[in-house]
Amino acid sequence: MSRLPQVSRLQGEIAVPGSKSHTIRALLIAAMAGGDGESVLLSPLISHDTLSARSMIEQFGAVVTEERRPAPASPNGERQEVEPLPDLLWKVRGISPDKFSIESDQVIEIDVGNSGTSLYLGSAVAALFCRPVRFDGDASIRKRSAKNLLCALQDLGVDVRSEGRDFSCPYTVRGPIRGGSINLAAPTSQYLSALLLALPLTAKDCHTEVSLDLLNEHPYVDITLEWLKQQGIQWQNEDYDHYRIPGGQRYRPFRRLMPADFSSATFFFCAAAITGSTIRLRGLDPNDTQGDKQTLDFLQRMGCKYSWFQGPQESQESQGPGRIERLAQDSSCEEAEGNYTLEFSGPDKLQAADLDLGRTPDALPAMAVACACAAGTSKIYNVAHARKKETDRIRCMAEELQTLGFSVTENPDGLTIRGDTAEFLRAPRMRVAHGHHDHRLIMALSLLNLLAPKDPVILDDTAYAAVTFPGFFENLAYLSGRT
Ligand SMILES: O=C(O)C1=C[C@@H](OP(=O)(O)O)[C@@H](O)[C@H](O)C1
Ligand SMILES: C=C(OP(=O)(O)O)C(=O)O
Repeated sequence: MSRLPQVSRLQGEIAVPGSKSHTIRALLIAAMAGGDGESVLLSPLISHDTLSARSMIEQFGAVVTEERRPAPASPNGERQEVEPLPDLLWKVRGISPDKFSIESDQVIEIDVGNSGTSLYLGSAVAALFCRPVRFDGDASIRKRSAKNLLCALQDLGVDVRSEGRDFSCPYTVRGPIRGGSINLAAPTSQYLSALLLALPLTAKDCHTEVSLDLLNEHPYVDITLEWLKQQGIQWQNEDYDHYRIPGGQRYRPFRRLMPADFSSATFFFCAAAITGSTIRLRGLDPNDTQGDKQTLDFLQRMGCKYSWFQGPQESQESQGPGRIERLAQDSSCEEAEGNYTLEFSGPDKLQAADLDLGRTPDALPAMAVACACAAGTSKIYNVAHARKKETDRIRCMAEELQTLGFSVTENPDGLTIRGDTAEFLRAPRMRVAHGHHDHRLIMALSLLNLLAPKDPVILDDTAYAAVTFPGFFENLAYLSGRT
């Protein structure tokens, strides 16, 4: 257990790490783009989840090397050193195409750790191999069923053996995946993203029709479709619920900057919102497909303000620790289009709101904390799928906030939260909260320490923040003026 940073006002500028969703898709596409040069991922997210995805594609046969990106040029033309965390790039030499068709009984073993995205997206890619690929992960992954995805793969000719309960890990898939016509119930959009990524590589004469029964999180599908478009992959869709994907296509090596992660940035938006502070965040791209940029609109409805600037807004000295210097600061380079800074301000008094989180399930923990600190009663709704993540995030957030003195009701599809910090602030007892080994719960609950400088929440499992955001606590401490 560790004590977390505590303050009441934030200020300064930090860089937000790369997007998890983009980095994992980039790794898989780069792996499938074998035989034709190498791909370059600039500023990938380097966290437990993306390292799991990286080691998965290495097990598949891709070769990944890491390099430090050159520091941006200073105004007088000298290269500047970037400390303490250098910005990195990953070079990926993909799997040579003939490797997919080698028949073998030798099992490829994959450990996805805590990463659902690696598991689901990777399972469909694994089904392109004519040899068994066995997936396993940590205790949380073992509780997350892959049933509808695995049944869809079976319908497309893949041999599936599950050792877990209800098609959860460990399980083994053995391709090759063929074309066909399937109905997919997609309680998670990741099942659809998985098929969309793998099906273009089925044999030339294959053609797959996918009809959807259920889909909540369109933005994640948009991220996948945008990658396919950039790759020149052909598909047809009618709205979000029917897709036709011809086989016999190929991915090509690419070079691309990974935009920063709006889901990670949401913790800092909420931190500024509950403390009435103004902060600046670099690396986010307002034109990116990530759905979690909608959290800006949620918080605007609650009284926050934000504006976008192009280019860095602060001098080198006042930038945060754990920063990731993006080459975009060098306006001569090709990645300069990602060069935005967001200024975000919380109001004196945050107001309650009713929020439909259907498209942004990952934002639930942070938004629940913001609602708990807002005047009035808020409702977070249409997000029952948040129960099927690393934890049942609706139940866990309700329980933890209640224990800390907030008035929260758990609903089947969300939470009703009476925004009142009085009990929390009055509590004379030592505040203890549990992170349930869930990175987003941990980062969200830690924000409450910004309100209780003298009596901080003691939170366990804080190391889990590194699942998607290594350096989270250092950045929070920096903005709090504690480093
Ligand atoms: O495709 C993706 O990159 C993701 C999809 C979402 O999952 P669901 O579709 O299950 O909501 C999200 O929770 C996850 O963190 C990342
Ligand atoms: C649900 C999440 O991730 P995943 O599904 O990749 O485990 C998350 O990052 O909040």
